[in-house]
Amino acid sequence: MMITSLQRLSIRIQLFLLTLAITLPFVVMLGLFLNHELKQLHKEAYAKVQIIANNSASDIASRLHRYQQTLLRIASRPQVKALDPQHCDPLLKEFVQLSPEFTTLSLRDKNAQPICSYLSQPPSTRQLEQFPWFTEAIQTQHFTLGDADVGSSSGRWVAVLAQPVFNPALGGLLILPLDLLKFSKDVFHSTPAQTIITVIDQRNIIALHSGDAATWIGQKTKYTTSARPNELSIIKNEDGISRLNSFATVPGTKWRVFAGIPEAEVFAEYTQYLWYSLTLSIIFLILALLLAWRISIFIIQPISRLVRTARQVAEGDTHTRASVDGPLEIKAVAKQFNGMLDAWQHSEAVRYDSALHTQTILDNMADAVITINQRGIIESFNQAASAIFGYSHAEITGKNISLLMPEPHRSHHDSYLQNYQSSEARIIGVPREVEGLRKNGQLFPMSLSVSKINLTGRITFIGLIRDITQNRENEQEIRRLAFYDPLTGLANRRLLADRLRQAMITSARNGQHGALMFLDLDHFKQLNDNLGHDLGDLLLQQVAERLQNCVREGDSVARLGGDEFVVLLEELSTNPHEAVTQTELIASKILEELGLPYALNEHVYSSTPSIGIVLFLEDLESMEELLKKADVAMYQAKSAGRNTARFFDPVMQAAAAAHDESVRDLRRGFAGQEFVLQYQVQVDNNGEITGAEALVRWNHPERGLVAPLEFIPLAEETGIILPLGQWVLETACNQLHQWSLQPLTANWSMAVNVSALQFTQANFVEHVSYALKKTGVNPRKLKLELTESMLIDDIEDIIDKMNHLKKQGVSFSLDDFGTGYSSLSNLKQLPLDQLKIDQSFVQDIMSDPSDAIIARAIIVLGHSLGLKVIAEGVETQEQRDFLMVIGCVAFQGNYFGKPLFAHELNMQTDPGDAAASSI
Ligand SMILES: Nc1nc2c(ncn2[C@@H]2O[C@@H]3COP(=O)(O)O[C@H]4[C@@H](O)[C@H](n5cnc6c(=O)[nH]c(N)nc65)O[C@@H]4COP(=O)(O)O[C@H]3[C@H]2O)c(=O)[nH]1
Repeated sequence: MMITSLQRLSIRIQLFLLTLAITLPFVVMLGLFLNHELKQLHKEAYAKVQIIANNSASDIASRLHRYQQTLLRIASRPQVKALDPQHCDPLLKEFVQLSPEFTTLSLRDKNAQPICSYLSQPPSTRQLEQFPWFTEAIQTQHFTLGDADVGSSSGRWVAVLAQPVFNPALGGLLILPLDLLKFSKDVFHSTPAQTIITVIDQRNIIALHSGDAATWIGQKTKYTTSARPNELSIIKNEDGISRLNSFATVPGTKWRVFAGIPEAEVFAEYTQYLWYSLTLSIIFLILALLLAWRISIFIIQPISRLVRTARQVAEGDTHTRASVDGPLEIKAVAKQFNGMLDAWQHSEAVRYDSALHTQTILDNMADAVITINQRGIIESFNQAASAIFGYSHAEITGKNISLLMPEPHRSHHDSYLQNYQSSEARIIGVPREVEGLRKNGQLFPMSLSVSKINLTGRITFIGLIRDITQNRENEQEIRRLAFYDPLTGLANRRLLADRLRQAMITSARNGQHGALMFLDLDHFKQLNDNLGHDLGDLLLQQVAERLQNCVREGDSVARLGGDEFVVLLEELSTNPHEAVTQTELIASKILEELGLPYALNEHVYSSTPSIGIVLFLEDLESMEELLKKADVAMYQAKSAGRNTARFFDPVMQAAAAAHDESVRDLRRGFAGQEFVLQYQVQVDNNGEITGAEALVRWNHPERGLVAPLEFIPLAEETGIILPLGQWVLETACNQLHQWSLQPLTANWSMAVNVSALQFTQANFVEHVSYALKKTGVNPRKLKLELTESMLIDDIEDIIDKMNHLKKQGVSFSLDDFGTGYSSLSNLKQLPLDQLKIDQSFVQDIMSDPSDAIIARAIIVLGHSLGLKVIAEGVETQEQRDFLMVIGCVAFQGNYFGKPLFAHELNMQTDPGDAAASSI
């Protein structure tokens, strides 16, 4: 309790109290010691004054006794005893003269009548018998001392000494008035000045006085009334000075002697000591308090500075620091305080950075971040929120969040907030899609995620809002792209699959047939190539429109890509024949509609479709199977001359399956590096080998060496010809390089077949250059064989590519010449080097005159165009000879050598060097 109270006091007061607590016991001890000393002093003083009183009393008594003895002697004188006035003793006079302290000496009878008086003064006329001393002396017949009184004859203060005269008959008294003034001087002549001895009679009248006796004798004293012998007291004497008094009774009398020594004198040393002590104590106390005060300053000043610094910090001056001074502990506190400030400032800086970081993130976020309090009042609103809702931070802060909500949410918002607070588990942190209201009144979809935080007991809701308008639009666009063909707006494959699935379910439920029509446009590729893709697209859009006009509302039209369309007919008859009829009707309508001319910008274009149809009932097949069947049927329609419709035929289906299997096998074979090259020599008219033609074979694991005509068309159809052709080119060049290193084959050239697809590749020239560079062969030794069929395409592009390669030294041969339809004008434009007479003309050249004529014509044509001519497929000497006769000087055929692998060919040409040069 006391400690608690102390704790409330300031350090200064506590220090003062501590100082007092330390000094007070010393002061108390000093006081006790002084008190003890005082008592001792008192005792000693009282003893001393008592001695003075006793001595004075004894002295007076002895003097009185002497006077009594004298009076006795006088009384015993016969003249006195006789009490005869006539014969008065002369001794009386003598005695009085010798003793100036007596005013007179008289003798009186028992009736107080004067008998003798040898007076220096006339005898008193007063009635002495009225004085007690008289009566007492008469009655007791003893020496009696009277009280102080003014002598009637002397007028001076006297005390009567009465000595009975031993005359039994007459009685009588010898009366001797003692001059008290003189007696006082005698008795007290050696009394110290400041010591007062007062002798009082039984009436408390001062009889003797050691001081100013003339003044005091006869005065009544106040202090004597209750005084008893040996009783000590401090009395203020008549002179006003306090004295220590004691008294003693004068033996044999009723007089009392009061002795007094000045208190000041007695206690002078003590008082001085007391004053010293007090002064020292006070000085000590003051010094101690000053020290405490100084210490308190030492302590309080740095604390005050510390408090001041803390206040400055609290007011925002975070850079101020406490001065590190004062006592060690406070220094340590100041140091710690500064350290704490540094740490706090650092953490503030970190927090500021973090807040800035967060704010920057918030400001740069694409999402709106809005914080509200428990009442729904907006407390913060980031830039994205302003951008989304259209309100500035200043105009929305402090407003209710319901402002950003459309009705009815706005009215219900308070209950929403309740929900956030009560059933938060369901709502907090779960993103929801709701509608927002912009400042301009526009509604928009938004994703809202609310979190709740408890900031020092204050609940804040943070809303993370994303404007998902674009998302919605994107979703719609994605849905459109996902399910619709962007060019025609028709359903795409995905949506078709969905609708077909539905149609199959319906068919399974009601037993009605459905039909899937697969159609493509005849010669669409040509339109695209000749008139451009834009017109091609225009055609597709018009076809889509016409197709939609041909079907009922419940039917679907889809585009799978390119010029491939699918029509899905639903709810046909349950009877298969009727269903076929119904389908045929619609197919006819489609053929008719699509066969009408199209206006493609300024072009009028005619197109026809080929339609493959498959009927379905229930959901027994997948869409892919149905589509495949319809596809097969469509090829049937194409095979049947196009512009017609065909229902699915299972035989064709099998062919299609085989085709698919071949494609798979081809892909696998290429991936498995199953292709190899054989080389067939080309000779001149002397039979000298001038080079060879590279011929690809498929070294099939099951089928053995497969001839190119069995897989090249498939490779072209599937595009595998592109990597395969490049492989052939590089492998052949590599072999050419090998030959260039051998003297016998060093001049050989290499003919490589190039398919149309390869040649139309945009970067065909680069591919050839790459193969040349990679193998390092002389380009002049490379001869690329083109087929006539490829010359119908973009002739400009072909010429351009040929020229590029020719510049490098590469030569060109036109393969199978005579079987195609190459126009002469085309032929003249092409930078060809050689024409190759197709082996079909060579084969029957000896038996069929027309072949011979054609062969001759080709040779003449070639020569007229400045081209070399080579005949292929030469099997016999006759054929070679005939060809030579008609002007052919280059040959290729089994007659000169069948196609061989490189090592076989090397063995033939130079058996000794075969091993070294084989690849
Ligand atoms: N009956 C008979 N035939 C002979 C005679 N001399 C040569 N042949 C055959 O005639 C074809 C000549 O090749 P091609 O006209 O370019 O005709 C080639 C060529 O158009 C194509 N081809 C071959 N290799 C490739 C290639 O690497 N790329 C491309 N794109 N096509 C190639 O495949 C076609 C067929 O090639 P092959 O089956 O190897 O058939 C070769 C060859 O074996 C003979 O005396 N009698």
